[in-house]
Amino acid sequence: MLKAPAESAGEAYEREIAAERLAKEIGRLEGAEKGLVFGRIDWTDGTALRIGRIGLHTEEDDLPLLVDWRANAARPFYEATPVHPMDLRRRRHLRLEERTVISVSDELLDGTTPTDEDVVGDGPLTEALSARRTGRMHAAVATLQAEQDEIVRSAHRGVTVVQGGPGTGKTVVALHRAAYVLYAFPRAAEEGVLVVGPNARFLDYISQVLPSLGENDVVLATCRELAGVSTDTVDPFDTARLKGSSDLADALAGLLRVHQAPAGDFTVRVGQELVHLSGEEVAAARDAAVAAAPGHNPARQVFRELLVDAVTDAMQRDMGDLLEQIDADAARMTGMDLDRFTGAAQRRAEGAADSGPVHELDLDAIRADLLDDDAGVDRAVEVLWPRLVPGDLVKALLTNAGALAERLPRLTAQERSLLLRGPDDPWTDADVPLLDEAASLVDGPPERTYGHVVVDEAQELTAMQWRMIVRRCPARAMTLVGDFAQAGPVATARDWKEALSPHVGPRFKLHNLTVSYRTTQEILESVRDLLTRIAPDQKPTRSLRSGESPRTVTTPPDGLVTAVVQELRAQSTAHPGELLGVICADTRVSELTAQGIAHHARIVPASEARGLEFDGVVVMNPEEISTARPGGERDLYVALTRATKRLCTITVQPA
Ligand SMILES: Nc1ncnc2c1ncn2[C@@H]1O[C@H](COP(=O)(O)OP(=O)(O)OP(=O)(O)O)[C@@H](O)[C@H]1O
Repeated sequence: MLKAPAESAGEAYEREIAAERLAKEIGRLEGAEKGLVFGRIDWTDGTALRIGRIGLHTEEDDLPLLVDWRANAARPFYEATPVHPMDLRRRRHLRLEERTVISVSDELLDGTTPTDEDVVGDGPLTEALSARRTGRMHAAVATLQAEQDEIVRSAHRGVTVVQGGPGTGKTVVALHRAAYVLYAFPRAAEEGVLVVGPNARFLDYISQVLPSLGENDVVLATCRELAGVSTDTVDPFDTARLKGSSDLADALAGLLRVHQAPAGDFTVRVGQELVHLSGEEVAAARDAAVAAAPGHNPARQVFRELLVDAVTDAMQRDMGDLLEQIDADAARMTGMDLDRFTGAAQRRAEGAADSGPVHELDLDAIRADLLDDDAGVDRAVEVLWPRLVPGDLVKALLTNAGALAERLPRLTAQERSLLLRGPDDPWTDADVPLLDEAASLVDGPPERTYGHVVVDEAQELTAMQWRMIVRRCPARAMTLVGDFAQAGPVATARDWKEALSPHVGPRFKLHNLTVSYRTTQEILESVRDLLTRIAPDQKPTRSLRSGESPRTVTTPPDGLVTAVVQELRAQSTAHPGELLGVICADTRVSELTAQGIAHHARIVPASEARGLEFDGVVVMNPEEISTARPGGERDLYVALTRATKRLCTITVQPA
């Protein structure tokens, strides 16, 4: 297409657009090729439908060859049960490698006995769950379970919240929901779908799921990436938590108002004249400018115009006063009422070059001049409404003990001292939402917004991070998944209500997932006491799988690293090809890396283990993980629930 000659610039442009569209379509088809057809449903009347990652039609007569899993026609594949067969006789799962069918498994739903054509065997879910982990999440589109499918396909367009214990498929639901939104809600699809995750490691883990569902246009980002701020520095937890509070948003907004014509009267020099504006006049201009344009800098021009209006009004008023004064003085000196002799119209004509009323006409010209370019007005705007830089606003708050005390009166002096930073200190992770907040105050709402936003591990977000995410979703159409029992030390909310009520009040739909598809029953039982301690109200999850009991190895303190290395070696020999992870306190990462075990196992700091999974997991020194940072028991809970098959904990013998 690009080789074809273009007659004109317009034609060349159209050609580019068409080529881009085709390239996108190729990408979609290639992405969906893996496991293209995974299901088939046969109705009792003998007709059948094939279900795949995308829909395909015959070229000539546009007959459906393959139905997109998100289409309404595909619903029975996910919803039919032997109790409610929805007129289906059979549900078939197919597994493909490239274009070769490697396994077929049927479920008969209408109670008939299998024929030679039916292949009734191990369930495809069991097969999917016992497959080896690869370090990347796969789509679960072929085996989406009814409780998951109901959320994925929900017609609800507002805020959908999904909670559930570890491994209940929250991430699966979130990503398939993103794909469903793109398919079923064209408006949201047009405005774009954003998936927010806690860190780069997690985004990498889930990065293949949507492309494999034929969706390449979803934006995956961390908060840091959304704000476009790069930083490697993190604050201590106490500081980060404080910076996560929405009080900081109020503080920044309060600080901004100092730069927006703060209360009081003001004198503007116009040429040789001093024009005095009252406090009310300045405030009226300020309020109107704030209302007219979101963002301090965009409102600056509006304020300038309103200020010029106020100045010309004041000049008119002053001139009127002056003329009256002259009349009064003249009357006093001559003992005559001048108005009676000359009339107002005549008096105006005396001072005017044109025939119009003198002060009004001149004032129009003056107004135009002032608006155009005037040093006095410029100076006034510079004082009353200076142009700002978002980072400077944050610095003005955090580098100034006085500003902190004034703007954050609810904090203790000690808390405020945790927030205080030097002017040249690098920005930290917890500063990112503050910078984003400041950017929205100073420059207005973000340019890039989305029609639907999906947030995974949403329990991790601070109030300030919620603000930056909600800001990017004007329609408030969101899918939020998380588990507060897994919340890290910086998270500021304890439940969904607390997290969401500032943004949507009570208007969110809460769903619970109850079945764990990752963690075995044995592992879940081993963490039950821990769960009761960290989240007493949470109902325990039920698991579909059972397996080996978790093991504990105890070592003397100086044998810890050796024990970890030995365990990893033993596991990788006993279970070649399985994905192993070792989860340790963050401070242990470099020590473990130095052991050269990276080819046996992925080394994961406990703070970054959320959402990940492995076939086998070795948890190094649980006591250390649970005391490394505040809420460390929740980190430990996360670490202990990452394995699909086996879990070994290496603990240190008490002295
Ligand atoms: N319907 C399903 N079919 C096949 N596999 C599934 C299904 N649902 C979940 N899984 C698998 O179970 C594992 C856990 O799912 P997922 O990561 O979505 O759980 P989660 O609730 O997000 O867990 P966590 O709270 O630990 O982040 C994954 O390997 C996922 O592929």
